[in-house]
Amino acid sequence: MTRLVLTRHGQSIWNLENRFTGWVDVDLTDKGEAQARRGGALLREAGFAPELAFTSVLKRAVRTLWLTLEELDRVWIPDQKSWRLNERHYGALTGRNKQEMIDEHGAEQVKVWRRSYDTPPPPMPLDDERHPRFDPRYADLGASELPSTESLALTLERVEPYFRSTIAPELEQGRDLIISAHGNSLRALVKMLFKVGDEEIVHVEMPTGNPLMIELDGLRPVEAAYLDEDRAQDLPPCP
Ligand SMILES: O=C(O)[C@@H](CO)OP(=O)(O)O
Repeated sequence: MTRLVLTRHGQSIWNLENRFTGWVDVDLTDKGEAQARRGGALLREAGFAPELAFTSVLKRAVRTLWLTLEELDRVWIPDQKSWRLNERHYGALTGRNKQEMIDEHGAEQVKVWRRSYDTPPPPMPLDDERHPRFDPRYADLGASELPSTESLALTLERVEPYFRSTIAPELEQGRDLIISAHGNSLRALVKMLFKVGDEEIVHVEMPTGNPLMIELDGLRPVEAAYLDEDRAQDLPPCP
């Protein structure tokens, strides 16, 4: 049985401020760092010894990975960063306060933007200085790959090829590994691995800094649990 751990980054400054974050590179809060360390300690207690690690190019996920691996005394394992594991791009909602958006547009509309499978938020204008086309870390991406907004469906479209080409072959060879990423890039992976329907994925939430340990038979989940039981969320059934 191979073990795959999915960890959403610890609490970020904009999680605390209740702002849509997406591709903005905000850091962890002190609480977020503590959550990441605790996640690492729980993984150590569970005897988890990953051979490889994967993360996004956003510091809240990268630093969560570092803090986790420090607790595991495995900072030496190979790691790989990819923009394909980034949070979904939140378009024109980026930086806006979630409660203020509810007050302006209504709870139903905001829920559709946040959790519907295939309705993206309105796009970020191309001349917005926060647009990824101005960010050197995305300089190698083609114009068609640079998002101005993303639904969960579009997020899955760029997460899945990376998972299949780069991560899945390692799992299929029996290597335990950890992916430190984001609420919605991990929801996309959960949707794919657990074969969750487009309607059902609306109800899947990922808690910050709480490792989700998945036992795999090949690529099929046979058991899954959050290690911090007090902050666990409901999981879809194993397929
Ligand atoms: O703002 C974001 O980027 C994400 C994760 O914090 O928010 P949500 O949970 O609303 O999709």
